[in-house]
Amino acid sequence: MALPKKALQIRLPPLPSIKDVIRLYKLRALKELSQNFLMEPRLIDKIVRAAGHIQDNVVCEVGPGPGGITRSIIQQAPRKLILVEKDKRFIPTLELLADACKDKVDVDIISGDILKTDVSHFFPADVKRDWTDSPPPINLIGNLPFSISTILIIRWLELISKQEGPWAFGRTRMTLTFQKEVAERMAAPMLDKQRCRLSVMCQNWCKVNYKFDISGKAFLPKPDVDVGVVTLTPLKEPIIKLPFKMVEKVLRQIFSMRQKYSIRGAQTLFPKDVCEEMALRMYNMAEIDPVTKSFQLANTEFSRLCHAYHEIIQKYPEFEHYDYRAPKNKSSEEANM
Ligand SMILES: C[S@@+](CC[C@H](N)C(=O)[O-])C[C@H]1O[C@@H](n2cnc3c(N)ncnc32)[C@H](O)[C@@H]1O
Repeated sequence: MALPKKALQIRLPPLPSIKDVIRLYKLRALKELSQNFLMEPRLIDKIVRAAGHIQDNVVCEVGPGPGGITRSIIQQAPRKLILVEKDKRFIPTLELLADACKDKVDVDIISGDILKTDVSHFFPADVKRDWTDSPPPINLIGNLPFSISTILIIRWLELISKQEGPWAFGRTRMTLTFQKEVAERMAAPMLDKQRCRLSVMCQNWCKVNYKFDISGKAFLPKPDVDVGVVTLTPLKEPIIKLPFKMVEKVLRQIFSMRQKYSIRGAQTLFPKDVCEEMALRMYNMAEIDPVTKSFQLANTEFSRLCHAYHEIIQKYPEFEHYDYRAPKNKSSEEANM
């Protein structure tokens, strides 16, 4: 029987503390880049531990900033570390770190925006796995800037749905921080008061694990809210096996009237003069009680509703691009014109 691999720890040479790095390099936190630095090594290590075994893996860290999490990742001896940081002021400190471990870890520093960077260009070809295999030895880790965290996860879910970017290499896992409320929404099960479109979207393509909270007090400067640490592992098969954009649209509309019955939201998928009839048809086809609120629906019930919508637009393709917010889209006749 193979013995479990002994955890290798890389010992970094003595380095100034993160507090001193911030002071020495005069790295005043910028609000526009949602810079809240995590100062406590114990919590930093806890985030990295939440990613599981990362020794010999390819790790990509989003927004390393002054490098607190980066140091903890390096100590776990990854094979390769890719750092994506938008704020150029941090690059010299990250270069110092890369230099301190250059014989042991291959570090790539990308001075750029994670929303515009395909980090998979930096992955070695041999870490690729089939989608149905265990996840590849790749981890995406980040104490994400609040300003982009929801946009980023939605964008990544779309890439997961298409098995593109980091997910062209298999079911790449993520360990990420979000505002506590956003993290709670991502993991919220049916009937939870936080249940929303983001919950169903995340759970449709990933297994979402809410790991733990971090008090806002642990950050410098202190944000107004606490933080939740979440891990996401792409599912072998999504629950709703339909294109991302269609699922996103149906869920957005169904959740658009939270206080009312969900069918009222579904009505906005169709032109005004047929909306009641079409939404009822959709609910009947899906065998869902129209007197149900959106947070009361299970992921499998959303799947049936999305498939019913898909079937309806196969029959009435003119409804596919209907957008109830567009002033011209008032009736099916206009939609037909
Ligand atoms: C919440 S701070 C975390 C800093 C550090 N990792 C820590 O935990 O102390 C977010 C970091 O993301 C960076 N950042 C903000 N927007 C970014 C973007 N679009 N792409 C890459 N990095 C970004 C910020 O400059 C900052 O360093």
